[in-house]
Amino acid sequence: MAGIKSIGILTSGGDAPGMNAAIRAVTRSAIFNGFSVKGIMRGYKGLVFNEIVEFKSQSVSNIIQLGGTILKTARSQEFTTPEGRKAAYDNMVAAGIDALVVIGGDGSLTGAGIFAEEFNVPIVGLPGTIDNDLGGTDSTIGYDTALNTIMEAVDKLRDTASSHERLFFVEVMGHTAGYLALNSAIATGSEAAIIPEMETEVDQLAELINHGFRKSKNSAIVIVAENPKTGGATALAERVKKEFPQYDARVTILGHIQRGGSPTAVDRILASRMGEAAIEAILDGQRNVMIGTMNGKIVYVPFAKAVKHDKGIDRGALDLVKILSI
Ligand SMILES: Nc1ncnc2c1ncn2[C@@H]1O[C@H](COP(=O)(O)OP(=O)(O)O)[C@@H](O)[C@H]1O
Ligand SMILES: O=P(O)(O)OC[C@H]1O[C@](O)(COP(=O)(O)O)[C@@H](O)[C@@H]1O
Ligand SMILES: [Mg+2]
Repeated sequence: MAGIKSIGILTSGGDAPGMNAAIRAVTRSAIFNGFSVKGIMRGYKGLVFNEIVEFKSQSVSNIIQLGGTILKTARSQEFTTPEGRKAAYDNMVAAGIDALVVIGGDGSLTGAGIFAEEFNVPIVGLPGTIDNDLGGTDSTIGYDTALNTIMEAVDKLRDTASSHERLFFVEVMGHTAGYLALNSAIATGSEAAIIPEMETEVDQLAELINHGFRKSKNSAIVIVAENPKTGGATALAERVKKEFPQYDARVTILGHIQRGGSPTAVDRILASRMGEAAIEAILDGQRNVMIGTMNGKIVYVPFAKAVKHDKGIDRGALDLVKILSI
């Protein structure tokens, strides 16, 4: 796009495997197309506090296979204030940055939308979060790797669950979304997934125990999406102790292990395609859109739609867990 010479890139919010592959793709595609690139450290914090470094092609060598983010990431309270964003804008202008590529989750893209509007800054977003909780894209960068990490962990827990004939509640991340829980339940042959999207509709634990939980089986794994409102897996296990004492229940909270590790091929490819598409979008005059993929094709998603995460939950997938665990 005319007038854009220098592109700033940052990662923000929770780290996700594949962010480095995305940084690499954005940097190399930008340089390939004649832009200069600036790396902004620690997400919006680095814009507010002026931590900006020159990026060359070699700056992103040998990182495609690494989890985390070489740009570091942070959650910046300062950027949520008008004064913080003004400081960010001033630093950006002083560094000669004309457009931004923001790699992050719903919070980061909400911030990007506000910043873009306030200061008329062209921004392209990339969905970087293990939670898959962004609208307009089939998958986010990091989601596949996290699913695989959960799958490996649950496969191990299955040994103990079946040997000791226990009921395991395995808590996975997801913020307020149940994608990780639901799809890891399918991948591990778990007996149920308890997800926030269904919380107001049914008592998922009672349903599981009374109807779904196999009478013929004496061990089970239930994947529970984290849920600060209800207390997640810990609260469910407490309920079992009181209401269904015949079951020997245990809780495993997988925690931040789900965010780390080398990205899968799926995430590396997704990040590479999306990173290149971000530069194509800038060249095409697009602004304030997130790059998504729908049915394998790159799409541009306005920030407002992306952060709504209105993809909904796939009822068919919930049914599948039930059908396959009889
Ligand atoms: N409403 C907002 N206004 C301005 N900045 C925001 C807003 N929401 C989030 N941000 C910025 O984005 C950062 C990352 O958001 P967060 O929700 O923590 O992570 P994620 O992007 O992974 O969802 C926040 O620390 C903040 O700096
Ligand atoms: O690492 P923290 O700050 O405890 O945050 C935990 C949250 O971050 C996540 O791992 C990732 O969420 P984001 O990608 O939106 O930051 C959530 O699943 C979880 O709720
Ligand atoms: Mg988020």
